[in-house]
Amino acid sequence: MSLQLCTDVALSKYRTVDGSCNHPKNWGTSFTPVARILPPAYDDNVGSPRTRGKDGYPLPNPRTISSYVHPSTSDPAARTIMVMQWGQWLDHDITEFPVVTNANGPVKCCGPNGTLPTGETNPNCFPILLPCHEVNFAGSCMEFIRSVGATDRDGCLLNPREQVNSLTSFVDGSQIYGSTEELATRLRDGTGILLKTKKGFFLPEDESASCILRPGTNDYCFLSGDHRVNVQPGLGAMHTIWLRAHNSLAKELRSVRPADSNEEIFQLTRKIIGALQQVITYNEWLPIILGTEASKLKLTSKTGRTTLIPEVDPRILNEFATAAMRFGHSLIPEVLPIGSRKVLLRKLFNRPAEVLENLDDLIAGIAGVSRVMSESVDRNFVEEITNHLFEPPAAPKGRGLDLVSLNLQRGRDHGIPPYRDYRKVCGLRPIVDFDDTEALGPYAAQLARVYKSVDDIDLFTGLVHERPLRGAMVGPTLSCILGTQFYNLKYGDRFFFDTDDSAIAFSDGKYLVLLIVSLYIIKIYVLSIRTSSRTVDIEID
Ligand code: HEM
Ligand SMILES: [Ca+2]
Repeated sequence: MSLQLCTDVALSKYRTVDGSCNHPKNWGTSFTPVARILPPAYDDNVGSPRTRGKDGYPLPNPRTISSYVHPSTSDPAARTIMVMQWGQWLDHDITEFPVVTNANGPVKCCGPNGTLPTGETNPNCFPILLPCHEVNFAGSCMEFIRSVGATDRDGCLLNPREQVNSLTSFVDGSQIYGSTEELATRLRDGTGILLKTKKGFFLPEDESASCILRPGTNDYCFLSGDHRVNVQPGLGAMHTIWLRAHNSLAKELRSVRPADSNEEIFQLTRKIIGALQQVITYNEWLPIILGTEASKLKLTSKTGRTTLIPEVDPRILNEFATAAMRFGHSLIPEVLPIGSRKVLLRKLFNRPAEVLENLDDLIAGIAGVSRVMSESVDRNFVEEITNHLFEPPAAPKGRGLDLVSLNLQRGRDHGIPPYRDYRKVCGLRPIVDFDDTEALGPYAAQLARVYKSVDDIDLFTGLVHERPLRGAMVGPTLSCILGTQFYNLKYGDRFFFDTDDSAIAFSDGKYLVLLIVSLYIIKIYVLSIRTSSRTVDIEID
C-alpha cells in the first residue's frame, strides 16, 4: 500500500482489509514479521532451531516432555467450553504462522508410515523423532515443518530468522472477513452488503480445502476468513454464527439507512461486528483468564473512551503466538457434547458434518447446557490432542499427532528462549531448583525427570506449570505475556471500538447501541462463559 493511499485511508472511518494504515509504521499488517519480547536463542544465532540446553547438551525430546510432564488427566474448570472456544476463535483473528510448503502442498518430512526419513529432505524439515518405547504412535517420526522465515527485499532470509504473521494482528474479525484483499473479495456475495453463504445460512464451500466428508452426504469443506475453520466443529460453529450475525445486521442496516451505498452498509456492518469481537474479548473473556490483572492493566473497556498511544506496537509477539496463547490447548475438553451425545474430539477433527446438521446442539453444548466444561489451565492436556490429534479415520493405530510436542518444537523452531528468561522480564525472581514449587507449581519436581537444569525449561512448559494467580486461570508469567499482548492490541489500535478519535468513533448514541447489541449477543452465546454455578465445585486457586 503506497503512502499516498495510506494518507487517504487515514481519513477513513474503516479499517483496511490487511490492517495496513492503522499504525504509522504499518505494524499489524498481514503477512509481515512478528515482534519479540526477547532476542531469539537460535543454536547458531542466525536461524537454526534451539536444540541445546545451557551446558550444550541436547534439550529433551519434545515427545518425552509431553509424555512425562504433561499427562492426560482430566480436571474440569468452573467454566463452560465457550471459554476454550472463544480463545481459539480469537487466536484465529490475530495469529497464524504459515509453514513452508512445496509445489504439491504440504512437505513430508518423515518416511512412509512414520519411518525415519531416508535420503534428502526439505531443508525446513524439523521432524519430531519419537522416543524408544513409544506406545501411542506408530513408527519413530512425527511430521513437523518449520514456519516460513521472513525475507528482505532481495528475498534473503532475515538474520536472525524471524517468522511471519499471515493475519491482521488487530482484533478486527479478520477470521470472518479475511486478511487479504483477494480472500475478502472471494467472501463477499453479489449484493454488495452480504457475505457469501450456502443456502443462506451456512458457510460457503472451499473446493481446494481438504476435510473429512461422509460418503453419500452433502458435506463440504468450509471457506472463511481463516483457513483453519474446518479444524473442529466448535470452531466451525463460531464461524457460522458470526457469518449469520453479519448478514442479519447488514439487512437491518440496509432497511434503516436506505440512502447509504452498499459499500457503506457492508463496512459499517463489518465495523460493528469487529467491535463486538473486541467487546467480548476485553470485557468478558480476558477478565476470566487474567482475573483482576485485566482491570489493573486497563484492558476492560466498559465506560469512557480509549486514547491511542502511538508508541505502542500492535504487532503479535512471537512468544505470545508460539507459547503463551497456546495455554488454551490446556482448556480443551475430551468430548464435545452434541445433543444427548458426548463425542470424543478425535472423531470430530476436520469434519464439518456436525456444523451442517447439528449447529444448535453444538452451540448449546459449548455454552454449557450438558455441563461438560473447559479443562483448567495446567500442565495436563487431554489425550485427544496429545495422542489423537487429526488422527485419520480407520487408519491403523498411532497415525495422529501430539499438539504439545508440536508446540514445543514450534518454540524451538522459532528460537524462543527458555521460560527462565521471561520470569526475569516479568519482574519475577529466578527459579531456585526443581523443588521450587512456588515458582514452578506443585509438579516442579517432575520436571527434573526430563530437564537437566531449571534454566532449560521450554517457555510453553514453564508457563502451564505456574500456579494460577488468585481469581485468574493463569499464573504470573503467562499473565504478564498475555497482558502485554492484549494491552498492545488495545492501545496500539487506532480503530479500537471505544476510541476517542472523532473521525472513527461511534457517536455516543451508537456506542450505547453497540454495548446493548453486544450484551444481547453475549446473553445468547457467550453469557454461558460465566460460571455455570450448579456444576462447579472446583476452585482454581
Ligand atoms: C480443539 C481445539 C484446538 C485444536 C485442534 C488446535 C490445534 C492447533 C494446531 C494443530 C496448531 C498448530 C501447531 C503447530 O504446528 O505449531 C495450533 C496452534 C495454535 N493454537 Fe490451537 N488448537 C485448538 C484450540 C486452541 C485454543 C483454545 C487456543 C487459545 C485459547 C489456541 C491457540 C493456538 C495458537 C495461539 C496457536 C498458534 C497459531 C499460529 O500463530 O500459527 N488453540 N492449534
Ligand atoms: Ca485480525
